[in-house]
Amino acid sequence: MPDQAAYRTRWAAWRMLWSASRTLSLTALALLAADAVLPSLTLVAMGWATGRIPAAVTHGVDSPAGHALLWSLTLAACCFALSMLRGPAQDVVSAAARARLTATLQERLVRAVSAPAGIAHLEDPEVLDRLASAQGEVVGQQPADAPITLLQQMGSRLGGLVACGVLSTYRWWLGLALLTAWLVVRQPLRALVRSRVGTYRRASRPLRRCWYFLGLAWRPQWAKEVRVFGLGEWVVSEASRLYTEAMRPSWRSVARLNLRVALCALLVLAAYGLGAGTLAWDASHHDVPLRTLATMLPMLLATMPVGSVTATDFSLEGMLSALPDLDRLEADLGSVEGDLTVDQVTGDAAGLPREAIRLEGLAFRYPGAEHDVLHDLDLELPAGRSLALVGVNGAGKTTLVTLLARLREPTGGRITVDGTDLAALDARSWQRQLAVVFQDFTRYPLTVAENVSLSLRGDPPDPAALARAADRAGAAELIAGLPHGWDTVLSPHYTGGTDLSGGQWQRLALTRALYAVERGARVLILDEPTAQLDVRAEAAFYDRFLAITEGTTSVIISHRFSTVRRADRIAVLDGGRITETGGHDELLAADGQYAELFHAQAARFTGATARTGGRTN
Ligand SMILES: Nc1ncnc2c1ncn2[C@@H]1O[C@H](COP(=O)(O)OP(=O)(O)OP(=O)(O)O)[C@@H](O)[C@H]1O
Repeated sequence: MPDQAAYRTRWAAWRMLWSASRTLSLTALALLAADAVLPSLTLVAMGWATGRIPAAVTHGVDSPAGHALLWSLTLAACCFALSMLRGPAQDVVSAAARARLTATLQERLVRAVSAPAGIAHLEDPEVLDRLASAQGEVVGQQPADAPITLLQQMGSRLGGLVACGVLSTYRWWLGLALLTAWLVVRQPLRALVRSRVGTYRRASRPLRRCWYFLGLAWRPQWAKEVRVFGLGEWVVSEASRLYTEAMRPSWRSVARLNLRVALCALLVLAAYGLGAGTLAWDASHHDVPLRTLATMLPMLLATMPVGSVTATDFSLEGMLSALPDLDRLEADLGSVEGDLTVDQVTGDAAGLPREAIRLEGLAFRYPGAEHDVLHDLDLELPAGRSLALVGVNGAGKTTLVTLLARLREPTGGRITVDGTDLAALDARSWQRQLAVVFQDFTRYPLTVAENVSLSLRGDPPDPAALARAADRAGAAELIAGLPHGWDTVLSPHYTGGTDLSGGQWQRLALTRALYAVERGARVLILDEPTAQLDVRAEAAFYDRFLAITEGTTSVIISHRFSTVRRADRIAVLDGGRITETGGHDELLAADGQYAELFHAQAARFTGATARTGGRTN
């Protein structure tokens, strides 16, 4: 069975190359044929040439013997030259195949992981293991190289087989004996190769953690703390501990297998001893032509690729091991057909909501968690109005955003949009109606204009809409002050690039969301939009709140009461459900949790003002 699976994977690798390029496939087959024939042909020509030397020396180069020697040498030289050319040709074919197949495989991978509209699968360790393997990270081999390496390996196996055939023209049983010896030891040798790759595959989780630890040392976002807290030694020892833990089973099984492989080596050695001994015996007891000796002796060595195991076998097995994982990802997750971007105006959620989004008895529990984060949660978000959501850390506010954005599915209750169950709408079409600033929004290493307009990739950026969005988000001045304005690259990792401060990035993330609103998004969700803003910028946000949320159904999450108090309605999330709703004054008058949190924050600022003698920044 494992062999059948292995053959299927090999066949799939070949089909992958064939569908990527017929020309490349045929060229690779021609190289395979050259690998199969050239080594033996070269040896035969060399043998002939060697055999003709004595006669040519005796009768001169102009004699028929001399001419025969020259012809043999010419043939040998041609074969040799072709063998020399084969290397560069192989390099060209390998590079071209790698370029094409890497693109194909990466696209398949992106289409598979993008198939679910949510993100839950990206937090599933099983999926992450497969993802690492499908990218070739687990064994450190590029799956895109699999087809060409496979053909190369087949070529060299065939070359060994042809050499066995040539040996059999001398003694019919000699080539057969060597081939049989290799067939006998094939099983344990293949087991050795598979065991090694299988161990890597099984160890993918500790290996992933090991790479994470190593990354701590050089990824800028983590390296800061590693240096400041002096974690270098700890990073190295954790990485090395995890690697040893991951690989120890492989070392044990390889040690066991090596014993069997050593026994196999004895059998192979005996077969080659028999071959060499036969030639030596014949040479000393019979009249064996020099030509035959000169051909058959090196031919013995040329038979070895028919069954020997080299580093290429380990590499190939590693490359091939990625392909079933990619197939499995596609089978489990699906694959996005056609354009990955859903049109904002043609999906079934286009233009929604017109009346209201309602959360009815909503519940959610993270996979493997013991308690619900949200349960029995009821809330109405009227279309075109703003709602602020407040609650202590861990209350479930961000989780609620992911449910609204269909990045996760509720485990109980439902969300309706204008009365339609959100689950019945096309998730991607719904997502295109949203403009979200996540707490951990993305900082793209692109220009300012691309950072803002990429939310609607595919459409050419609209300069007027960009300017309006920047204005509403309070980022116009910031952008104008950058070295190349909208064309400034926001990454110090690229020549001429620069970086922004946390608060400046936050204004840009808000501009991105407002640009999406300019281009038709109907729901604006801001998760902690002012967390990194200074007092003045936060006050400006407060002043612009109505302009920012105008005409959209908005949800604003914030711990800063100056940010939330302007919302049409405020909801308090506590213990997994909404416990209070109302306007700012109404909730203060109700003297519940909102009032308590508000007064606690106000007291802090009042105290600070008192301590600084009334000075404010
Ligand atoms: N991916 C996850 N897997 C498992 N549990 C999670 C995950 N994300 C969050 N949680 C848990 O869910 C709970 C709610 O988290 P959430 O981030 O929604 O809170 P929050 O109200 O947004 O908090 P904060 O104000 O600190 O941002 C927390 O107890 C957290 O530990």
